Amino acid sequence: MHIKIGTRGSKLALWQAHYVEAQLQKGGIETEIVIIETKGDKILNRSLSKIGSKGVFTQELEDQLKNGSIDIAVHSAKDLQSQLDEAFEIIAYTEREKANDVLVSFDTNLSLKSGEVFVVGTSSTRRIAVLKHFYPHIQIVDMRGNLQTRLRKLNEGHCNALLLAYAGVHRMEYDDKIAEHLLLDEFTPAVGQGSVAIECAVDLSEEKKSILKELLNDKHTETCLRTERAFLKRLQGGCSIPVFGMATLDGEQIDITGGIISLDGKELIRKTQTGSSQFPEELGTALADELLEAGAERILKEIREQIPVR
Ligand SMILES: NCc1[nH]cc(CCC(=O)O)c1CC(=O)O
Repeated sequence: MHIKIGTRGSKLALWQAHYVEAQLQKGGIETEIVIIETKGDKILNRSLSKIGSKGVFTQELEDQLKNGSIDIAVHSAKDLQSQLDEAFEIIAYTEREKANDVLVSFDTNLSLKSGEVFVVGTSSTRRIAVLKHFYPHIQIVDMRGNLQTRLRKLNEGHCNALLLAYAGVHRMEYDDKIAEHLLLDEFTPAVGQGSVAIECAVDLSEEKKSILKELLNDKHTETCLRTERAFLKRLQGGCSIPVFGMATLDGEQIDITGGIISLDGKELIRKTQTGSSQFPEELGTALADELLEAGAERILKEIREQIPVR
């Protein structure tokens, strides 16, 4: 069997594609990697929340899935919108890396907790709002681009540190620049952070689908991510909305903590629910409903008025 793997061309995306490729090859599958440029890769001079359309990192990959020029598209799970078009499905989630955020700097003595004033580069609305909430003394500069670009800007002195996902930093082998691992209770990760999602067209052959599932899917991660993604879907949070959520699985029990924070960091709602691993979607949806009733509805509305509709 031969599988064509579609991916973006950034170093992190290629790491993910090669990781998937290695697992397929171990299973005796022939592979080919096809690099596809997306709108999110092309438009670098505007913040993501202002590009203002769904799937900035996924649209072009889905076009190629649809016309059959690739069999699967490899994504960072957190970049994949919670509501897929009905022509597509997620066939596998790879085993999740540690999901926390980290502070990255050439000065590894830096700490958010020290009270020292310094400049942090990030463009994530979630990270900006959480910084404002817990660490109001920190100055923030908007910083987009792939990891290498951000590291270069850090090196050039645009900021003193970056706030990034541990998973990406580790995969790019920048571990020696990690100044601090941030607390999951404060910087609860974005839904899906740390896992790689494999998307295919629903009409891909059943033969290919079953092999892909067998070789790539991590059951444990799948249960957690299905919970998180149902949560995100109910809140209709795109990647520019500061919604966060993380599920863990212990035996048959799922715990999910999720919430929302206003863009200025002033209002933070965060809740936890527990449920059975038999019903991940129900649990994620129930947590979202609890949040909506507790004020998330109003916060979301205010955020949507401040950020272009997605
Ligand atoms: N939005 C960009 C993006 N998509 C996935 C990762 C990191 C790796 C991952 O979560 O799988 C990153 C960079 C970051 O947030 O630091």
